[in-house]
Amino acid sequence: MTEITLMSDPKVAAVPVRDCGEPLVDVRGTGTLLVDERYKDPADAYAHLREGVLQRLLHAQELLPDGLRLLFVEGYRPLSLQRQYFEEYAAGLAADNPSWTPDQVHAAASRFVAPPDIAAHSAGAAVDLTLADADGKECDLGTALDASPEESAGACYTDAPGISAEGRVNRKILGAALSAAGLVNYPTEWWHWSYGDRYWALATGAEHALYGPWDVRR
Ligand SMILES: C[C@@H](N)C(=O)N[C@H](C)C(=O)O
Ligand SMILES: [Zn+2]
Repeated sequence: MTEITLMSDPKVAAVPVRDCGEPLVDVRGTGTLLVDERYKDPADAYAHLREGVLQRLLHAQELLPDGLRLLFVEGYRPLSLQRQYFEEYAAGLAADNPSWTPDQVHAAASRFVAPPDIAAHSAGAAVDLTLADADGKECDLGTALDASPEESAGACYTDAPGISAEGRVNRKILGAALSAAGLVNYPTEWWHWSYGDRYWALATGAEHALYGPWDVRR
């Protein structure tokens, strides 16, 4: 198994960002993506992505076998919410593991929530998504989307052993389409994919990220 680079790795934060200024767009405007409302917020921030990320998602959907569609769950996440998620999860880990140093807590937290300074969701560059069948029913991907490493006993890791055969096949199908469309997976979360952010740049060898933190009031 290849070693996983966590988002807390200083190599990620060291990637320069040259934001191309592309706007956030509402993914519901295309009419072709299934959009789940479990993370709906008053401003509908969750349904937004940078234009180039959305175009790649639509391309990935075309690459899926007949009868399968992407089920979009969460895109843009304001920085304040990212910070809240990170701090809450890190506080829980620290409480459950009193012998850990702050650095250990930070690294462990980054398996499941990105440190706010490098967060791809807050750049409109990341998407949490899964597969649905022709009736729009969510497919088995081996764990619930957003099951933490603790809740899933590690089965949320994309290459985790011991998940259902159907979940394994569906993870492969999802991964093949999204990778072919140019997105990169975070290997600790089968549902998290990004394009143009720092993690993507490090994984693909790009000289810089295309998208940095984005303020919706721009
Ligand atoms: C919290 C989870 N849904 C998620 O999005 N995790 C990634 C790593 C993130 O926060 O960017
Ligand atoms: Zn995500």
